[in-house]
Amino acid sequence: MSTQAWNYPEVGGDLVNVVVSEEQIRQRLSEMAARIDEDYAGQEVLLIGVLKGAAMVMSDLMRHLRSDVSMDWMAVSSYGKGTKSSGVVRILKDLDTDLTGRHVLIVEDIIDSGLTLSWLIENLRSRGPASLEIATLLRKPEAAKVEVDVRYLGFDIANEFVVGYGLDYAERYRQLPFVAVLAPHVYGG
Ligand SMILES: O=P(O)(O)OC[C@H]1O[C@H](OP(=O)(O)OP(=O)(O)O)[C@H](O)[C@@H]1O
Ligand SMILES: Nc1nc2[nH]cnc2c(=O)[nH]1
Repeated sequence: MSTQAWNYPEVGGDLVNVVVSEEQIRQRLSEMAARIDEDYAGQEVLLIGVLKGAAMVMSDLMRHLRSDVSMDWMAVSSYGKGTKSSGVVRILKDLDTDLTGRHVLIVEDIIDSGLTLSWLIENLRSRGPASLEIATLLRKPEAAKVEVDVRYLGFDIANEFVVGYGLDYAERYRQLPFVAVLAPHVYGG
């Protein structure tokens, strides 16, 4: 896949190769949105985005949805500046919304070890939602330390550290419109 057209000097330097292109993301999110619309027909859905990584997925997924949706955000972090989950999840920003009796759909950019989401599911379930499901653009099956039940999945990818489309390394690369493998020399891997 050629990346020259993006005019991103990072590709071929800090970035090894594109894993999911902008067009593939657009297409897959529209398919996921169609399934969500079908499943929640006639019901109001609360989308919960997990900051910061899910910002792009949330905004692009949402604009395909025809369901009655509202949105809230939670910020949690387990990676800090590294490329491995610390396993310790911290709430940096909590929800503004009461989940009691709501149909909740968590929107994530990636499930890697699964530690963040399994913790989050437990946390949100205790708040009494009517239903709780997960949509994620990316998942790394080989990296799973805990199994997480995903209702809406974009792509399964290899166990490599990726950046772009919301995903960062030390807060950089989030703005890339595609997902790419980060060269190990950048993080000393
Ligand atoms: O399955 P896991 O191994 O737990 O990894 C997934 C989590 O890691 C990333 O968040 P991160 O902690 O890097 O914060 P960020 O979204 O602010 O970049 C990503 O957005 C997920 O929330
Ligand atoms: N940027 C980035 N963040 C992650 N968080 C969990 N896995 C990843 C990954 O592969 N890349």
